[in-house]
Amino acid sequence: MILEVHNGCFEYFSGRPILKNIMFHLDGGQIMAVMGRNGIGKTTLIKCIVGILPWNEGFSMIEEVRSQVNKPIKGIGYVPQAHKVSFAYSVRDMVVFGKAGHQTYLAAPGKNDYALADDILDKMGIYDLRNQSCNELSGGQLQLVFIARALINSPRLLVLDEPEAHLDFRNQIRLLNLIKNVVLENKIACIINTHYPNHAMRIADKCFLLGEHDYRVGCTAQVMTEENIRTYFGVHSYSHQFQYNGETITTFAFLDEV
Ligand SMILES: Nc1ncnc2c1ncn2[C@@H]1O[C@H](COP(=O)(O)OP(=O)(O)OP(=O)(O)O)[C@@H](O)[C@H]1O
Repeated sequence: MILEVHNGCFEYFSGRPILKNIMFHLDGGQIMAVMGRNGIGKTTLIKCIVGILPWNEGFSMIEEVRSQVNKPIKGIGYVPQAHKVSFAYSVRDMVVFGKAGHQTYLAAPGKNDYALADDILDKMGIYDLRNQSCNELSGGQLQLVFIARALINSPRLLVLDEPEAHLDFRNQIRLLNLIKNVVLENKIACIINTHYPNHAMRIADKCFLLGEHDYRVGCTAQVMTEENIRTYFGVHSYSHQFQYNGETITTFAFLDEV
């Protein structure tokens, strides 16, 4: 087991709980999609898991190590929601400086670090951007660079907050395939916060559906259903299955508000 969350409870303001009695676990090689309405608490859940926010009750353990606030656990690669900020670094430097131990100018990265960064950038299809300044990138390109930066440390738990938000269709599919491959090849665990049920169906083994009063967690196909979309999002939907490359693909069409 890579991640365990045991009885996690969190509130920003006393008496207004956002997360109640959260329990789940993730094994190596598994991806879990976190879904729910805007403002329901998905980012808060992720921040509690990685130790940016303190659980009020309960705890999360990553490979047997209990997370503590302000004490980053080795082995987590966390990529927050994309914000367009100014970085004077080149793409390669941005990725390489993400490597633990190279965050200061005193610990200059070596040839091997740059070779690793190039390899990751190549796998992500953004090798051609390597010498470009991060200031010159689009929001989607910058998001991919941040994911490359998280991967350079070979995390055991990769946590991605809406990684596909700014990507075009091609890059969305490319990113989903990359996440799936990285997770399976390295037997790591991954949490992806997404607003796309089709993406959850495509790559996630588990789905965590967060509601106002409760949550559902389990096998994606059992959690991501028309009924749960109606209950947790207030939307009528229609799901359709077809075969592609020997795989059963499920897609949802969203019809109307309840
Ligand atoms: N630092 C904070 N202090 C107080 N309340 C906060 C804070 N951050 C978030 N909230 C509130 O907590 C709730 C959950 O926010 P969160 O960002 O976790 O939602 P989310 O499900 O990730 O939303 P979205 O899908 O829109 O990104 C919201 O009502 C939000 O306003």
